[in-house]
Amino acid sequence: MLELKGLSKSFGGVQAVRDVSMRLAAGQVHGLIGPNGAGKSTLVNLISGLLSHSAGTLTLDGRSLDGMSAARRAECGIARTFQNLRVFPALTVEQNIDVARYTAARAGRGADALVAEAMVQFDLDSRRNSRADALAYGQLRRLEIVRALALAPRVLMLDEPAAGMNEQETQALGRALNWVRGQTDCALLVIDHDLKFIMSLCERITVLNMGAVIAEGTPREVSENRQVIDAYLGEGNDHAA
Ligand SMILES: Nc1ncnc2c1ncn2[C@@H]1O[C@H](COP(=O)(O)OP(=O)(O)OP(=O)(O)O)[C@@H](O)[C@H]1O
Repeated sequence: MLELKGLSKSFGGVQAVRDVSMRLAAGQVHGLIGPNGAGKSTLVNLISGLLSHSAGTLTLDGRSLDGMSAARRAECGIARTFQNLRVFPALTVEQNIDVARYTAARAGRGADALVAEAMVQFDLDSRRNSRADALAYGQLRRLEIVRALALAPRVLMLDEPAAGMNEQETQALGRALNWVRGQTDCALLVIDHDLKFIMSLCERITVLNMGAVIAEGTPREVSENRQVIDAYLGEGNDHAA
């Protein structure tokens, strides 16, 4: 459904994304991993339209997204969360979610039933009237995900959703994301450095290094790939097997 062909992006002399081709399929959870500076967040910014690519093409269900603004892509159902949280601090949980509801409604879509249940699954139900700036860090991360779900997304990209979470919170997040997988047919793209989390959640994984794809496959295939071990996993990594 979402297809990237030969996508590239340079910042001055730094080629952050090089000739990346990949497909995100409906109903599939796809992991994106790689060392710091590999180009993961830049790729998400290119897909969501915060950055424009310097070469390549991007299509959603065969329709070109090239040159389309980030706002228009959101209306088309491309949703994302940010590595550095971007909620509206002075708005309540419910009001933050309403912002996305409004965008979805403008595009003739809605996800009210999904969001109502997501509030429970992501353990935010009791905080719906709290201002975002009163929430704990893990709750803010979960709010970003529920807000993205309110877009009724076709593609949902999560940039380091488990960052800063303890193991218990990470496990709860994994369960909630598995619930999302069962409820929607959106394509999920998940970036994270917690390999245990990624390997257990994702059906397919793409590995970036220095802006380029060095491997793509099942968690087992990528964890056994020599180039991936050399560039990222290292020998004796607990999550490699
Ligand atoms: N706005 C920008 N201007 C200049 N260089 C940038 C910009 N954004 C990213 N870069 C560079 O592009 C490269 C890829 O960065 P990016 O943030 O996409 O990597 P990443 O894989 O998400 O890293 P991390 O795991 O640390 O978040 C890096 O060399 C980074 O310094």
